[in-house]
Amino acid sequence: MRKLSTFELLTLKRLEESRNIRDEEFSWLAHGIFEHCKEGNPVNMQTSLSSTSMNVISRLLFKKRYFNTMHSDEESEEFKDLVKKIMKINGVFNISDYVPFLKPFDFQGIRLECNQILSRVNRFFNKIIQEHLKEKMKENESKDFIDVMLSHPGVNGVEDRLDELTIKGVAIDIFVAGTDTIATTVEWALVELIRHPNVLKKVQDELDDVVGQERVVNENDIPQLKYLQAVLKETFRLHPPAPLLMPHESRKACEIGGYHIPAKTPIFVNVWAVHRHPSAYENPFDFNPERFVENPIDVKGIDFQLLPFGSGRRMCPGLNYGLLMVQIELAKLLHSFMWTLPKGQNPQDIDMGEIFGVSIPKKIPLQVVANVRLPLHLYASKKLDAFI
Ligand code: HEM
Repeated sequence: MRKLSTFELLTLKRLEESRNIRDEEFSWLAHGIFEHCKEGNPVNMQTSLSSTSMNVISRLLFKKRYFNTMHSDEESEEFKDLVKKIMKINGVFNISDYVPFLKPFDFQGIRLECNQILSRVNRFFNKIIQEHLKEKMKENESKDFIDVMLSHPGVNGVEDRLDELTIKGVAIDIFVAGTDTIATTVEWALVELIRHPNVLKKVQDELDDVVGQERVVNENDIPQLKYLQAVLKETFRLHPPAPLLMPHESRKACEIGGYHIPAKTPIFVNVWAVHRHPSAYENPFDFNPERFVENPIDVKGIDFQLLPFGSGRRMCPGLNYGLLMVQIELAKLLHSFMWTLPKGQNPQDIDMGEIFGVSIPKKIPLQVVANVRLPLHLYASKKLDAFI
């Protein structure tokens, strides 16, 4: 499964091919916020960002978008609920993992809930796979990830094609791993920027220098947006979307810091704590992107003091997707809008509480008012004829 994600699906070629999806969805996000905030109403950024991430990933996977950026229908709510439930159950502390003789009893009802979720996931993906098998792809139409997996010859050729269980597993893995991570990071970045107006101004000044105000920002601008990149590194440091990474296991016995770790021990790497450790960072609790300016520390798994994507063999295979998505989405939001809190609220009063699980989203969703900072025609929505 891992090889399939890394070498067939989340490749640089497919990243480039899917640029129009990101372009359209992020334009829709800006358009939706523009429409919503016209009258001065605050927008719930958690809902908007999460819907947008889900649309991007579901279009990559099976060319469908379920979420209208500002509104949702019943089917999309069901799907979103499924993803949320999977995220939640992934993060639950399961006592039977540590006291194996309790396994048969399912005291916490985790197995029961997993089975219920699984049958809903099965129902959903059976339909998608059947639709893909029925519909012949049009010439010149780009392949989605389900197409790629269905046409994959398997390890030993035609007789060994990928089975449906593997396809469903990879699809749900990518969905879960690629949606909340993006939405959570961008929401936390916005929160920190609203709490630090001097940083917000600096990053918007950079956008105006690089992009100007006569066009919208695009992916080619990203390499020049050095301060924006520093802001995101600082956001990843304080709010890593996967604070304990995924569960790992020691392959053989080893010794770390004087502790003996037997083979096959479950390992959780607490990057949240590493990122806030005073031996790694000065004033580690302060949000200070300047620490990453002219600093070679990167998020690519080489610098152990900053590991939001993990490191080594099991590190995030969607790193290039993830990084580009948070960069362009945040750039678009900051370039397009001035951000203020609803009347009567003070940036320093924003609740910084987190929900702790596989990811750590903000406990109370960010509500903000967005005011335009570009010419009005730049907020027009890109056409999504295929989906309307
Ligand atoms: C801000 C964005 C993201 C962050 C911070 C992030 C972080 C991570 C982390 C920490 C892991 C576990 C690594 C480990 O345990 O060592 C992981 C796994 C994974 N990520 Fe990401 N990720 C992001 C976006 C994405 C995206 C956009 C995709 C796909 C489009 C993706 C696909 C995956 C997959 C499939 C795995 C599981 C790999 C496995 O089963 O071994 N991620 N990610």
